[in-house]
Amino acid sequence: MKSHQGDALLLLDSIKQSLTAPHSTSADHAQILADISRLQLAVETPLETIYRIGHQTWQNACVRIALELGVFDTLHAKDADSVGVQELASAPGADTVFLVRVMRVVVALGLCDEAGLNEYNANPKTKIMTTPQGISSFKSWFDIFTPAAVKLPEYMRSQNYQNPTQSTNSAFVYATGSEFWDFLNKTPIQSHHFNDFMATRRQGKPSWYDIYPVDQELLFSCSNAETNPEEGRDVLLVDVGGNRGHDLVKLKTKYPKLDGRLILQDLPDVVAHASFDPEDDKAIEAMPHDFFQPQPVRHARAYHFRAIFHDWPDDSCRRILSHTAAAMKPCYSKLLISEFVLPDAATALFPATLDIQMMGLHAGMERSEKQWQILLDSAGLEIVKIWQEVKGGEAVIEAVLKN
Ligand SMILES: C[S@@+](CC[C@H](N)C(=O)[O-])C[C@H]1O[C@@H](n2cnc3c(N)ncnc32)[C@H](O)[C@@H]1O
Repeated sequence: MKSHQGDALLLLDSIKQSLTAPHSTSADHAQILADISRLQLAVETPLETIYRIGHQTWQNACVRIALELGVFDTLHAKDADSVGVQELASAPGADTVFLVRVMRVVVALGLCDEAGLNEYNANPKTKIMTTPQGISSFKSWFDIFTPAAVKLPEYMRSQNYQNPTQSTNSAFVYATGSEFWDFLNKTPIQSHHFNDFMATRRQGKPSWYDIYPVDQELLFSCSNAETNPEEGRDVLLVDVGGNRGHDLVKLKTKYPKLDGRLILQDLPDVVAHASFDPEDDKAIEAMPHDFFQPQPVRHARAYHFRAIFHDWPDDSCRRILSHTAAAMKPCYSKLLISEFVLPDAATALFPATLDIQMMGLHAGMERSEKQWQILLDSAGLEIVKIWQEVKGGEAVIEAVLKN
C-alpha cells in the first residue's frame, strides 16, 4: 500500500508540474491524461478498478438513452438555468422515476451537473452531446459498433482464438450477418450517423495536413511537374476512401491557392452525398471508385488514405496498395497514409482499443512501424518518413515506389 501511495504522490507532482508549465504541446497533453489514469489506478483498490471497468457498458447505455430523450439539448438550451426532471421528461413522454435513475449516472459521468433535488444544469461537457460530433459518434459507437463488441468473446471462442484475417469473417459479421460496409449500405440511417461521425470526429484535433507540410512536400514539386496532356491539369491529390470529402474541403480552406486537381474517391452512395457542391467548387472532383479495382487516376502527385488500411486485414490492404502502386509515377507520386503507428510497448489505451474495434468490425488492425514496413514492402512500396507529433499516436506515413 505504501509504495502505491508513493507512486500516487510522484504522479501528482508530475501532473501539477505539467498543468502549470507555461507552454504545452499535444504530447504534453497526452502525457497528463496518461498520468491521471495511472494516478487513479495507483489510488483505487483492485476491486474498485474492476468495478469501474465492468460498469462501463451500463453507463454508456444511460448516455445513449439521455441522448435519445433530448436531455443534452434541453439542458444546453437553458444555458445556466437549471431544468427539473419533469421538464426533461415531458417532451419525450418519459417516466420521471426512470429518468432520475438515468440522470444519476449521466451526472456522475460528468456530462451535466446536479443543481438541486432532481434538477440539472449544463456544464462545459454538455454542449458536445448536442453537436453532430457528439451525437454521431455516440450513435455510431453504441448502435453500430457495440453489438459486435458484445459478441466478440463468443465469436473468438468459435474461432479457437485465431487472429481474424478475413473481412468476411469478423465479429461484426457474426453479430449482424453482414460485412460492415454492406450493412451501412443497407441501413441508410446508420450510414448517415457513421458518415457524420467520419466528417466530425476530428474537429479540434490536428489533421494530416497540419502534421505533413503540404506546401513544402507536395505543392512546389507539383507546379514544376510536366502537365499530363490527357487530363489537362495535373492531379495534386486523390483522397481514396475520402468519405464525403470533409478532409479535402478543409485542405482547400487551409491552402486556398492549391495548384492541381483534388479528387475525392469513395463508394457511389457515399460520394453521392459529398459535402461540397461540385458545381460551386470546381477544385474538388467527386469520383465513385471501389479501391479493390485498378486506380483510374494515374500519376497523381499524391494518393492519400486516411483510416482506410486499419479497416482491412493485410491481404485486402495489399490489393488496395498494389492498385495504387500501379498508378504511381516513379520518382514523382507519393503515397500518404494517415493512421496510427503503434509503439512496440506501452501503447496508449485509445489506439489499443481502436485496434480491437477494427478487429471486431472488419478483421482489420492498427499497425506498428514494422508491420507497416512489411505491408508496404510487399506491395512494392517503401517508407520515406513517418511524420508524427506524439510517439505512438496518429501519423502521416509517406511512402514511394521502391527503386
Ligand atoms: C473509416 S472511413 C474513413 C473515411 C475518411 N478517409 C476519413 O478518415 O474520415 C472508411 C471509408 O472507406 C470507404 N470504403 C469502404 N469500402 C470501400 C471501397 N471498396 N472502395 C472505396 N471506398 C470504400 C467508406 O465508405 C468510408 O468512407
